[in-house]
Amino acid sequence: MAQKVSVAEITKHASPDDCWIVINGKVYDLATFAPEHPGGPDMIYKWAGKDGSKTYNDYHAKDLIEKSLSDAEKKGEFDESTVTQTWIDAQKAETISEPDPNERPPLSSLINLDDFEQSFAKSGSQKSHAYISGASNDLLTLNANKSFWQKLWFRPRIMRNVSIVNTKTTMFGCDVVMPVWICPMGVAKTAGPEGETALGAGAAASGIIHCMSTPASFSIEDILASAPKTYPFFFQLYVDKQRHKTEAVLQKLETMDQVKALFITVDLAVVSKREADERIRTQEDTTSVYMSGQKNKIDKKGGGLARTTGSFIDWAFSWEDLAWVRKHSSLPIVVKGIQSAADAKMAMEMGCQGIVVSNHGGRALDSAPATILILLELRRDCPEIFDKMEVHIDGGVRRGSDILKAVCLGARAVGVGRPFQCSVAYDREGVETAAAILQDELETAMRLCGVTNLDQARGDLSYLNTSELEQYLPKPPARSLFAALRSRL
Ligand code: HEM
Ligand SMILES: Cc1cc2nc3c(=O)[nH]c(=O)nc-3n(C[C@H](O)[C@H](O)[C@H](O)COP(=O)(O)O)c2cc1C
Repeated sequence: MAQKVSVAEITKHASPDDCWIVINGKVYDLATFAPEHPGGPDMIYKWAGKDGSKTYNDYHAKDLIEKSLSDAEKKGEFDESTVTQTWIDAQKAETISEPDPNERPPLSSLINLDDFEQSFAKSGSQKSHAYISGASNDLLTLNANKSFWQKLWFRPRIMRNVSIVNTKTTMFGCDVVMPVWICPMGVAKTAGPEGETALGAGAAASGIIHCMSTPASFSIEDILASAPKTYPFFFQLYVDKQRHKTEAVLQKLETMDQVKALFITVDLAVVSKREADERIRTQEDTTSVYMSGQKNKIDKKGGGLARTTGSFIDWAFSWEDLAWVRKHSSLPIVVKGIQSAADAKMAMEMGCQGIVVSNHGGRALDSAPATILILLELRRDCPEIFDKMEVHIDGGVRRGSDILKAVCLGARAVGVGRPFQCSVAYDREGVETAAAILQDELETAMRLCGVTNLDQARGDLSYLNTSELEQYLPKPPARSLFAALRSRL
């Protein structure tokens, strides 16, 4: 890449069909790649014929572009000596608000997981905050996830010598210090420059596991390298409409000993409407033009990133396709996004090694049930599945006591999402602090409940009072109104 490329040359290639961009002092031809960009083509077209380094670096690891493009797409080095005032004026920064680090409270002042989200609301960019905190439509499921944990009450036992409590357990054969994994969340660089490497390093230092996401901001190799060489990770898979791409990912994972389980996300066949995300985009620079004079392609629905970024997900993916996944992967298969007893049983019958009861943190179907309700439904309608495979849960888990409640209902472990993503604003130290808070809260809840180790409490409903939640459960299949009506016909 020794050849120098001038400003005059670059500005000639400023349209979607002929799209050269400067990234970190190098010039790339992104015309072929842009339509396949997981962040949507508009993110790229916006910088056609310009310097897109700032936006690129906000979301991606420096070497990602070099690794992703062919030699033919690498056009040369940017010739700084040809810079003109017109070029400088054209490099207008994005209009989204910037984080204000002065607004960020010191890490030592954060004492629970909500504090991490609130800190990010103050100090993260508006756009990143909308993306991370956002959920579907009216946020019904988002809010229910959290508030329904609060409708499940303990029945503590006393005088049981709780001087020593043990929170250790295993997940898919991996030893962990507590039953917690960090949820897969796309583009963690939106929260802080270390992105998923902070999550990986923080998880390893805390003795828990990070499940990395398909649309991560760093490469799989970089994320694995953030932890000691033998430290375990999980991998979350979105199946691509172009199946050969997924096959290539699965093949790569086969060579990576650190990856111990494959979480296939199935609750997002289409990306839902995330209104905060859509609104931020429409408020943004909607009139920005390419050098060629074309308008930006924000459509009438708004400009939601989540919607464009998820367009590669294969909505035809179905139960039969698990056999295809099995053919290409020897990892334990975990179906993430189970929302009913019927589908939990299906996963068990298909021979899956695990499930995650999840509604994508309220980011998929709005009005989908709170996850704790689904876990209770599984306990009531298909208790046998807990012996046949690992049952995990995520969505609104914010307290150590929530973890204990999940375990008492039979869960192997819980996933925690947004608070960990927000903790990345404090780099890996933030992730470790969030994990330490959970660990401390879990130990306290166990002691006060009279539980000294998790195996003793797992699946033991005697520690819980579920009556407040039971009114929200669907009626068992045989007793439902429709079943009764049908039986009369
Ligand atoms: C050629 C190498 C590139 C690769 C492999 C790549 C990959 C990705 C991936 C995997 C995502 C995450 C999608 C998701 O949220 O689900 C993403 C998002 C994004 N990318 Fe890229 N990208 C590349 C180049 C670029 C360039 C050149 C720019 C801009 C100049 C850019 C800007 C963005 C933005 C703004 C997002 C959206 C982040 C969000 O969801 O908030 N990318 N990209
Ligand atoms: C910013 C963000 C990005 C996410 N990206 C993904 C993803 O790429 N893959 C996935 O399976 N789930 C994704 N999720 C869902 C999480 O894995 C998890 O199910 C959810 O966040 C749990 O709820 P909680 O945030 O209330 O803890 C994402 C969630 C958030 C908040």
